Amino acid sequence: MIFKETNLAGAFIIDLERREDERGFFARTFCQKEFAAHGLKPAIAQTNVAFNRHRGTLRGMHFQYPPAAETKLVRCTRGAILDIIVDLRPESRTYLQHTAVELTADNHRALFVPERFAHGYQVLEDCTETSYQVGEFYMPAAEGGLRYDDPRLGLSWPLPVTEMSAKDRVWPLLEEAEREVRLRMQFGMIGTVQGALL
Ligand SMILES: Cc1cn([C@H]2C[C@H](O)[C@@H](COP(=O)(O)OP(=O)(O)O[C@H]3O[C@@H](C)C(=O)[C@@H](O)[C@H]3O)O2)c(=O)[nH]c1=O
Repeated sequence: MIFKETNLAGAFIIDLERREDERGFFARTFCQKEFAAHGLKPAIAQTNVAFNRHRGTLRGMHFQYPPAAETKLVRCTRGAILDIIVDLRPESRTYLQHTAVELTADNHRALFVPERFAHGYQVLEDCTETSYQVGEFYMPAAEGGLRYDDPRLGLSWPLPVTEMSAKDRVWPLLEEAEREVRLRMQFGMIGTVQGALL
């Protein structure tokens, strides 16, 4: 795998190192040792798939608060998406900055999202499927979100939004939620342990 750190510390674009032959190619998509060597937490609690019927569909911006904060390793296995992540680590010098990466079935690119980031994506082609490994179990009580069109985040999406969940329409604006987000995203108070609320 080829690891390239983005402008946000700890967030990596991961490209395949293809071994080509007459049949096509072979490539590793995950390796505990390689991830750990790049300082990335290699835990996998769940692997999820999401299918999106329509171009323009938007999912996000989602996160789980510590101690259930998740890492995510996101890829697009059919079609194409624009994936955006926002740094919500209050101590980070890139707090509230974002990065956008196009993930497609053809480019086989993956994005590693560290804990305490908001994550979302817009679907660029009909019938697009995403697949992602998550480092922590799904805990609805720890779930949080921000609006995809929050002016403080300044995210640009390439297409008009066609479909979005009812939940995603009503996430608070950062203006209302920042105090809680900053407080609950603080580093070091409580560790993350898979499945256990400490
Ligand atoms: C995320 C998730 C959802 N669910 C359930 C809740 C609900 O009934 C249904 C659909 O959930 P959602 O509407 O939250 O699905 P979705 O909007 O696709 O949520 C996902 O969005 C992207 C952007 C992410 O970053 C993911 O971590 C996740 O939050 O599936 C689970 O059972 N396990 C899970 O891990």
